[in-house]
Order: sequence, then structure tokens, then C-alpha cells
Amino acid sequence: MSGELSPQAAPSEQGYEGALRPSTLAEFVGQSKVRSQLGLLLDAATMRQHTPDHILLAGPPGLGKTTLSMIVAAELDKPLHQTSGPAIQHAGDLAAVLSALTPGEVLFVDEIHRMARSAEEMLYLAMEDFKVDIMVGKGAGATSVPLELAPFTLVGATTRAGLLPNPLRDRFGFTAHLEFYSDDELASVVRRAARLLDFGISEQGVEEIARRSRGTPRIANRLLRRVRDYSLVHETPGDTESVHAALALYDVDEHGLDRLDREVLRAVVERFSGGPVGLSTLAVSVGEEAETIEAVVEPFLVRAGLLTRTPRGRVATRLGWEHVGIVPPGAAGGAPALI
Ligand SMILES: Nc1ncnc2c1ncn2[C@@H]1O[C@H](COP(=O)(O)OP(=O)(O)OP(=O)(O)O)[C@@H](O)[C@H]1O
Repeated sequence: MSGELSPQAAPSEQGYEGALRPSTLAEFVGQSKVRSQLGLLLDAATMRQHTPDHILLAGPPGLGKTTLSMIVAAELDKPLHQTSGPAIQHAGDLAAVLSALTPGEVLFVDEIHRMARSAEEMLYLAMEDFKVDIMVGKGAGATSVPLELAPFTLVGATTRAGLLPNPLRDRFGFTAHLEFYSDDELASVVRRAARLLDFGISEQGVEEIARRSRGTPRIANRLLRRVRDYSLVHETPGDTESVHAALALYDVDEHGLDRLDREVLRAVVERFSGGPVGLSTLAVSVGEEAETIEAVVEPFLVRAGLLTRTPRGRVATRLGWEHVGIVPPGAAGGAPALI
């Protein structure tokens, strides 16, 4: 198995990321509901010999959206064309991609919520009727020429499903909401990756990495690679001590919070007295993009019970205060106004 990951096959860390991707639905760990729903959709389409409905994958980064798009193409035995919303800035960019698709091809558009409006409108017709109208010429002499497309399946991925306009969202026949993974599921991801990387790690080491991976397979794989580096350089076994030492070096705390998670939580508690604080104010205060805070940091802090979102802004929970090492107001016997 480690032959797949030989230096020739994967000369870089990015290569390892790709090599660790499961390539079938059966190998894909967790998300059991999504797996069965997707499996049924693909099986039925194969039996009918039709292209399946368009698929929208929604959820925080690193939960397997790109991996699932590759699996969809592999299960259908069709080629995959990958692009992303930010790469489609004009309707013409999309027309070029769509007109080059072969029958049954799977088109993966990552960050689909960031596609240009003009392209979105072209996509509606393409998704529904496998047609686009191409504008030829300029000004008063411009004419629209209809162009037939090969039937294709669009797999759109978004970290912010709420930003998709309704007409686009409605044209997907199936929407999968990916959830954070449980510690047990992440332990399976780590075990599988360790086997592929040919790295001997104790069961306690696996569980410790799983616990600190913010519910996210990409992070689990990344932490495993850092522990593997640590063991190699320090000539230590892949045990809990190596996991603790490596993760301490990379600022991952015992709950899996990284530097940015802690900074956001600390800002809410220390600078805004626990909140409520608005997203943009919070983003400025930690010097990060509001979108990163909303899509990457918050979902995990909310899930970990450290932060809540209220109509008036973000509020640190009692656990959140305790996590940054500050006694919440009212905790010593006063009237607690905390969640
Ligand atoms: N269910 C899973 N089982 C095993 N490994 C997984 C699973 N999901 C994701 N991974 C691993 O996590 C890594 C990240 O997954 P992927 O790139 O598919 O996430 P993503 O949701 O597309 O993230 P982003 O939105 O940031 O592009 C992959 O390299 C893959 O090895």
C-alpha cells in the first residue's frame, strides 16, 4: 500500500493530501446519511443510464466536498472537470468550460457562491436544459446564438449555502449538508491515513489526534503528518507523548483549538466582555477576513459549545470563558447572565 505513496507518486505534502483521499463511497468514512443518499442517486442514474441530478455539497472546509466530487465521477466512471467560483468571473469563462464538457462529464465548481452573477444566470439554463445562449458581437449588432451542451452533472460545493441565490439552489436535485465528524469517525480517518503513510502509531495516539482535529478529516490528516515528522526527527515512537509534543509545537491545544480559534474566543471574552459582538467588528479586532471567521472558526467554536450566535452578535458561553482561563462574571455566586 505504501507504494502508492512512494516518492515518485507523491513528492510533496500536497501529493500526500491527494493520495489520502478515499476513491470510493465505501472507503469514505462517516457522513453515513449523505453516503446512502448519494449512493442511491448514483445507482438509480446508472440503472436508468441517465446523468444524475445536479448535486450541491454544503459544509465547512475540509469535510470532504472535493473528495466526494471525485468519488461521484469515479462511481459513474466519467471524467471530472474541476473549477471554482472565483475562476468564473464572466459568463464567457463559464461558456468555455461548459462547451468543452463531454457527455456525462462531472463538473465540480468549488466555492460556487463566489461565481459572477452573469455566469450564474447562464448556469440556470445550462443546468435545466443543457443549453447556453452565447452573445456574439457588441452593441446594437450583438446577437445571441443558442449552443447545445452535452448532458453533464454539476457538483457545486459551498461553505456558505445561505449566500446562493434561490434560483440556483433550487436547480440542484440533491443537497448534502456535511456535518463535522465524530471522534470515532476521525480515528478511522487517522488509522487509514497512518496505514497508507506506513507510519506506526499507537491506538491512544490515534485517538488523541482524532480528539484534537476540530471534527475535520483534513486537519486529522495534517496533524498525523506533523506527528509523523516529529517521530522521524526526534526518533520517538508514534505514541501519545509524541502526539502531545508535536501538537504543542504547532499550537494545537487539548480541545483542538488552533491559534486563530483561541484569538477569536479571547477577543470576544476580553475585548467585548463576552459579547454580543458583531461579526465584522470581531473580524477587524483579530485582523482576519469576516468570511474566514464565519465559515472556518465559528462553526467549530459553536459546535464545541464555546460560542453562540445570537441576533445581536456572537456571545461567549460559560465554557468559552473558562477555556480562555477567565472566571465568567457572576460565576462566584452573583447572578449569572451567561448562556
Ligand atoms: N470521509 C473521509 N474519509 C477519509 N478521508 C477524508 C474524508 N473526507 C475528507 N478526507 C480527507 O480530508 C482531506 C480534505 O478533504 P476535501 O479536500 O475533500 O475537503 P473539502 O470539503 O473539499 O475542503 P475545502 O472546502 O477546503 O476544499 C482529503 O485529502 C481527504 O484525504
